[in-house]
Amino acid sequence: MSADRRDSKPMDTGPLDIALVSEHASPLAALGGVDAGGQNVFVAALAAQLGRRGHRIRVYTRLDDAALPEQVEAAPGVTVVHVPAGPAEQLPKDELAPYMDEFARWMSAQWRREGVPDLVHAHFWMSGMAATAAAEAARIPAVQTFHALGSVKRRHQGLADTSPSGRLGIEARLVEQNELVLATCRDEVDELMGLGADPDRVRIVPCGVDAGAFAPPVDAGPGRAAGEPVHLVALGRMVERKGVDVVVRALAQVPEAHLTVAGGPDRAVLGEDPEARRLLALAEEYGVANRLTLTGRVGRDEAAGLLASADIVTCTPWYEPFGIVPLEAMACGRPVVGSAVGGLLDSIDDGTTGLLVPPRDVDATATAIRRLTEDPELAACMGRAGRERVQRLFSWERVAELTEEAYREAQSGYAQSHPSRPGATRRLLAEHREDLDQALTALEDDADVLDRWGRRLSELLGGGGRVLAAGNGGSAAEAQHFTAELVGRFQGERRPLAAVCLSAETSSLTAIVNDYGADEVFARQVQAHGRAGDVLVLLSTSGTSPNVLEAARRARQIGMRVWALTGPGPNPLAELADEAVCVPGPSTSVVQEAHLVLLHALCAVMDEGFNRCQPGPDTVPGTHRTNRTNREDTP
Ligand SMILES: O=C(CO)[C@@H](O)[C@H](O)[C@H](O)[C@H](O)COP(=O)(O)O
Ligand SMILES: [Zn+2]
Repeated sequence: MSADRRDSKPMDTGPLDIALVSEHASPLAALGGVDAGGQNVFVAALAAQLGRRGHRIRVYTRLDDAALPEQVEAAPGVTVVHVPAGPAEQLPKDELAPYMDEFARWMSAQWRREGVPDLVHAHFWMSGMAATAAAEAARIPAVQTFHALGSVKRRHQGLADTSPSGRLGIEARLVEQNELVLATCRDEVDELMGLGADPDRVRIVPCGVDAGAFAPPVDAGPGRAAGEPVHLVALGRMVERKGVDVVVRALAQVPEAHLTVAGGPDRAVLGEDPEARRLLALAEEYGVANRLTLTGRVGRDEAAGLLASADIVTCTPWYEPFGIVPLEAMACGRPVVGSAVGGLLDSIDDGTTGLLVPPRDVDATATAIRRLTEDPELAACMGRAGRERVQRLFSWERVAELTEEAYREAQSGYAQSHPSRPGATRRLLAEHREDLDQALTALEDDADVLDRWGRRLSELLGGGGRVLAAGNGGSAAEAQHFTAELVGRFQGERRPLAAVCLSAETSSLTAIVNDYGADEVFARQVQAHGRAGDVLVLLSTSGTSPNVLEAARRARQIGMRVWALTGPGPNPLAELADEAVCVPGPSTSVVQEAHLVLLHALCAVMDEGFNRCQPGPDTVPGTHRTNRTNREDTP
């Protein structure tokens, strides 16, 4: 969306153009049902809901497979954009931070081509690095959801934390740079305060759950028969911090309970998993091994079925940024015994939808489980209250609604704190500097080609040969600029050289267009002026203009050498030419400007070679005026 449209649009109504950035977690993984983490699911569900609300959503995620198309329509109003930043292969997310500058640059260029969004919303700290950089250049507000904070991870995992060392500092900076930070729960708000967040710029938007996929069993039956074991279910990744060992130990105090632990590696390799082995050994030690089942990885449907079949769902992590399992359990109408940490403090209504216990407290956990097993009525009542709570507070519809409110607030907050938006020129200059810099940097590999061209030109022109140049529009002007440097002079004094710009020959051009057609304008002149061994320099940003292509063919027929300067390759002109330099610029103007830089470089190399071969003052009589004075140079 253009800056002008943004200015004229009321802040509080109308569809928004939103960029969601999720560098490692593609929503396509969640939609495709492939094994996906919480962030994939969150971004997919949020994008889909925002799209349904009429907004235009582009989700930017790293290209981690070269076979993926640049853009995929993922849902109505939702496009997933694959950003080439770093190798096009799956990498551990702890290795992605160095590619975030590249990510930001690519995204900025894409915005310029396809519309600058109204706002960018980053998910996870590394996405925030790219989003804030691109937002600053585009002068749009940025919003951040961390999903997990490095400070919390460091506190609980200590040396086992593999996050890059700069993470904590970057998160603190993001807290300051973003217009709003969206925390998923109150506990995260406290944590953000510790990072220096301004409470006025933090909003709570929780995670959601699909209460259609996670639902109570249709045939709930009469309930547990007397003497039947109480079925406890724990679901989650197989890591120590999930605290499943607490429930295993508690089993010893609840003899009628059986615990099923789902999640972790595939069942076939579960026996090699250190955490699985630890839990089994512990169960032996506590004499509860016959009441413990580990299933290994389960799909989403299987997980939903398992939760729905539980009498009680336990979720007892040491810490948990948000925790989706309690929501899924409540959606299935199950009471939850959970640790009083992180997001569980918000999702579980203690005493109403489940029971909160201190983390890593075996006795308290056993007592809570027993309270529910001994009072099935209470457990059922909590299950019903849990489903009602989830539908009221944690649906994806509500998450999208809260997010949209936050976007509107971020927009007006940003407008207030940036009252005097600098004019379009300043923004364009900043963007342009980046684009041109990138295009020229990419051309470093072509430096040898230019050197070779320069040396050949000095030989050719020194030996009485001739250069012809042509192009259309802006490229015509550059061709003319180039021949002027040769016929006149570039930097130092030397004799005039034979160079003709075919696009500057007005009478010939008009006559040829009139009599032979547009495609002939350069070709016929090539035939007239070109000799075998001469050079034809053709400029075209698209590399497809028919008159330029025809000139290249004609020149080759008469034994001329054809050099092309084009925009991004491959293109037909680059194919036809003897040699070509293709500028990978994002726009015509950047390509044209880079061409001029290249032509000046060519003149510089040419002059250098020319002066070496033909030292001393020129023998052709003539005078020239310096730029500043009328002093006459004697030849
Ligand atoms: O300068 C510009 C745009 O920046 C235009 O005049 C542009 O050169 C014209 O559209 C040309 O006709 C484009 O032709 P080409 O570069 O694709 O061969
Ligand atoms: Zn131009």
